[in-house]
Amino acid sequence: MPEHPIRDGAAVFDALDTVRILPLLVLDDAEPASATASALLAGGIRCAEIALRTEAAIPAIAAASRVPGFLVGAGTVLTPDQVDATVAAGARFIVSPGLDERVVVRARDLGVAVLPGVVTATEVQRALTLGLDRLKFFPAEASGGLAAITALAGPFPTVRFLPSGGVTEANAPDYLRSAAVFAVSGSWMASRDAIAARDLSAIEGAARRSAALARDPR
Ligand SMILES: O=C(O)C(=O)C[C@H](O)[C@H](O)COP(=O)(O)O
Repeated sequence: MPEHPIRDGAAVFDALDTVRILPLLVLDDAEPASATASALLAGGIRCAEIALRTEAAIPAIAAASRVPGFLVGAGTVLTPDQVDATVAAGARFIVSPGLDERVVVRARDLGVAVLPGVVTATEVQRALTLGLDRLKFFPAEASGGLAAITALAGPFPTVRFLPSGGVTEANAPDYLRSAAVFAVSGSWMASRDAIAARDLSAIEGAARRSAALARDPR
């Protein structure tokens, strides 16, 4: 387990620019973490964010980070200490529901990519001031969805968004057709229940369908 981070801050963006899907995983138990990562990989998705919403998150990040070819990040990261703990466990990028400058600075200090959540023009401006132009748009559906992203893209043409929150297999293509969206994120490919039930064939199938629609979001 690396005590210090791999300095590859762009790796997640390389992966997301290709696959355009970021699964969000919530695990109640770390045991299915590597099998879940392998199922996503088999379905064509090579990265995921494990949310720090359960006790199992850190050991799950450690387990998923050992799956060859899989890029694991930490989600729901709210504090600099959580950046330290998740990066030490193997997280190679950091995702937050909102924008906290301390989290951004710590992730940057450790050389890992950071994707803070924004909704408003004010938050986008704060992110730009911090030198960030790839931002999560959360909670996407509850905050105006694609119409809100399109409106923000007017004054902020250099910013690209990762909508998350209410994104599904049904509405993902709409988001993915937007030039202002670099990828979409959500839990629909590997739900908490599917992971807990070790329903690996369902996870692999949903990953395969989602990867296909991201390649050709008509
Ligand atoms: O807590 C975080 O850091 C998050 O990243 C929030 C998640 O992106 C959304 O909660 C996913 O929403 P659903 O796909 O609707 O389940």
